[in-house]
Amino acid sequence: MMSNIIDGKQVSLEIRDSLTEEVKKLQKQDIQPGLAVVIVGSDPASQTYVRAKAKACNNIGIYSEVYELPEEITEQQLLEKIDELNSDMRIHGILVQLPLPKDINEQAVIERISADKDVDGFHILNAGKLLVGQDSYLPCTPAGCIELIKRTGETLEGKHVVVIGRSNIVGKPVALLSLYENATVTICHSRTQNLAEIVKQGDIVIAAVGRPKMITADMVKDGAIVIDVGINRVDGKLVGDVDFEQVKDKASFITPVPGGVGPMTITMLLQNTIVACKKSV
Ligand SMILES: Nc1nc2c(c(=O)[nH]1)N[C@@H](CN(C=O)c1ccc(C(=O)N[C@@H](CCC(=O)O)C(=O)O)cc1)CN2
Repeated sequence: MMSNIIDGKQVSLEIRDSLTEEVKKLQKQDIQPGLAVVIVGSDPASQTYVRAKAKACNNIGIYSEVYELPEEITEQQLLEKIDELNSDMRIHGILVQLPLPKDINEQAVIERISADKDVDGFHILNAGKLLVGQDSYLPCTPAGCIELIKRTGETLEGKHVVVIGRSNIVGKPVALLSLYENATVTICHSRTQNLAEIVKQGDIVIAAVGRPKMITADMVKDGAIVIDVGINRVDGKLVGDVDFEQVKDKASFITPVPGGVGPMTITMLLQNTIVACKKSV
């Protein structure tokens, strides 16, 4: 089967065009959405993502502030910065770029962000709302995966979605979002037995494990939709969790890395920031 390659950059551009229009409408009412991005330390990949977020905001008219804090900052100092942003009226969305240095308690930092400004959707209140099916900020990467699947024209309803990975920021929420689309969901992880057999049952396979090229062609059913969330650097090159070259000939649709899910993560962040702004007025 020849697969269609899902162009995450193109889909992102289309969504960002409509978000630009929404921002223009808000600006006509003298309202401007604002996002604060906090980064601790100098991890080059994190710096790239933060710069991309600020640029994306700027391109569609969202006001943004980036706080680059030193690696040695204490957890208390970071919490104080978040308190400041929580009470800043210009700021509707706050995100702390992950991962944080080992000595800082990531969960404590996330919980300090006001749930109303938690545009990453990582706060326990938003995660809990998602679990019980209440309206909440959806985590950006999982929301991006679902959007990309829907834009293939295929429905998730009744399909068997196999998620590989059980992280709080991708695996678990993308499984829940698939469930809300009436899919039948299986979550696989490092202790799963007969992984290949289970993945092969997936009409839709979402790989979010962080292991380069782990999903090979023999593991994928003919005609499956394959969504690759992996961003692994191998010999200076970005590689997904899926062996793209092999699997592309079996899948009906497949996301590449780069240019698949990644750009959607930032687009969904922009969308959440606009929602946060609208909720605040
Ligand atoms: N606070 C958060 N931290 C992290 C998140 C997050 O959603 N919130 N996700 C990832 C990193 N991330 C956004 O922060 C992110 C990763 C990748 C991309 C992306 O566009 N990737 C490109 C390739 C870019 C490159 O060359 O490195 C692609 O896949 O095409 C955007 C955002 C962890 N931390």
